[in-house]
This record gives sequence, C-alpha cells and structure tokens, in this order.
Amino acid sequence: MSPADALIDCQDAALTFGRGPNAVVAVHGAGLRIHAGDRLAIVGPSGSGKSSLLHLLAGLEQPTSGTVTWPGLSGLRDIGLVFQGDSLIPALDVVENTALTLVLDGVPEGRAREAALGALAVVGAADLADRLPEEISGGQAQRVAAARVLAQAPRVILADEPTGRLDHATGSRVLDALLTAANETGAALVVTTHDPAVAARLTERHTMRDGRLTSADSVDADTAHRLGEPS
Ligand SMILES: Nc1ncnc2c1ncn2[C@@H]1O[C@H](COP(=O)(O)OP(=O)(O)OP(=O)(O)O)[C@@H](O)[C@H]1O
Repeated sequence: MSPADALIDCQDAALTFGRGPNAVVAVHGAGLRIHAGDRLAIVGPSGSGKSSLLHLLAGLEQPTSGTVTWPGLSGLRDIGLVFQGDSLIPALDVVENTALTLVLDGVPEGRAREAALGALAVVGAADLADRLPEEISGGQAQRVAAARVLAQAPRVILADEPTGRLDHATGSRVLDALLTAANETGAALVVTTHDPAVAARLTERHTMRDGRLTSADSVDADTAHRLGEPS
C-alpha cells in the first residue's frame, strides 16, 4: 500500500516534554502508517510513551520533530477517541452521553439519539440507556465509550488503555465492543495496552519501550481471534 492510501502517516515523529536538563523524550522518531481495516496494538509498560504516541496520531500533540499527516482523512473529526477510564458527563444519561459527539457535530437531537440507541445495542449496553454514569460500572462505562465512538462512525478509532483498569473478563467485553464498533463502521482500530492478552486479539502488534517503537509482528485475523479467546 502506498503512503497515499494511509489514513494516518507518522514519519519519524518525536515528542519531547520540557526543555534542557528537565526534557523528557516521550517518543523517539516513530514511524507508523495506519490503513483502513488495520487492527493494531501498541504494547508497552507504563511510561513507555504509548499515550504520547496516540496523542501524536490524534493530532492532540504536535511532533517536536518529524511529521504526522492524515492523507486519507477529511479532518480530525474522522478520528474517534476512547481513553482509559473514559469520562462520561455526570449530568447526562448514557444515551445522551453516547449521542454527545453527534449533537456537538450538529446532528439533530432525534437522529443523534436514534444512532446512539443503535450503537448501545451493538455493544450490548441498550439496557443502560436511561442510567446516569454514577449508576454504571467502569466496564459498562467503557462499553458506552465504545458505543459513542461507534455512533460517531469515524474512519479511525484510537483507544488508549481502554481495558486498563478492568478485570480480564470485563476488559475482554470492552475489546469485543471496540472490535464490533470497528467492524460495523469499517474503521481502523489502534489500541494501546500493557496486556499481552489484549494485544493478542489484534492482528498487528508494535512494541513501545522507553519511547521507541521497536518491532511489529502480524498474524491473520483467525489466528488473532483464536489467541484472544479466553482459555
Ligand atoms: N505532559 C507531560 N509533561 C511532561 N512529561 C510527560 C507528559 N506526558 C507524558 N510525559 C512523560 O512521557 C513519558 C511517556 O508517557 P506516556 O504517558 O506517553 O506513557 P504510557 O506508556 O502511555 O504510560 P501509561 O500506560 O502509564 O499511561 C513518561 O516519562 C511521562 O512521564
């Protein structure tokens, strides 16, 4: 595939926080291209730079050197973000939270609500629609975050440690929701994780260590599915 086919093209991108003796190089010259249909894991321990890399890919941070471009996207709104412990707005119920990105984007409320209810059904959270965030668990909140991204129908979903604070079974359901969201919308999916079991469910893995994106391996989707099945 040529660079022009890429949704996101990250070329030798570095990100440094601070200056002089206090400077922290969070990402050293990372190269990565994201294409439609990709199911990619960025695996590494805490502090290795995974979130920083994801922020570069999302356009939330400017690279200190190198470039990040979005040749296959019409705007950064084509990117859907799911963060660890994703914050839902406490005063809005689940369906309103799910519809929020669409409403902010100018979609009429009725249509946004309909799309949100459909997305909640896809991730198995339709029964939570009328609850407030304080009335649902952390795992359920992450599934709602996946539904919100599904309703948005982005071209790329970037998920930062979406299963980080969850037990294995709950994390697995959240990942199911994200994979379903990506499959339903045809979006590329990029997930950062420190959990090899999460990484095993994606088809391509990159390793992040001390800010360096080091290696990648690929397996076909069937193998990834088998590897990711709970034993
Ligand atoms: N805003 C910031 N200012 C200064 N240093 C930062 C900032 N954000 C991140 N860092 C530093 O950059 C490095 C990489 O952090 P980053 O959050 O990207 O790692 P991570 O792999 O996502 O970790 P975690 O899994 O704990 O979120 C760390 O040393 C961190 O302390």
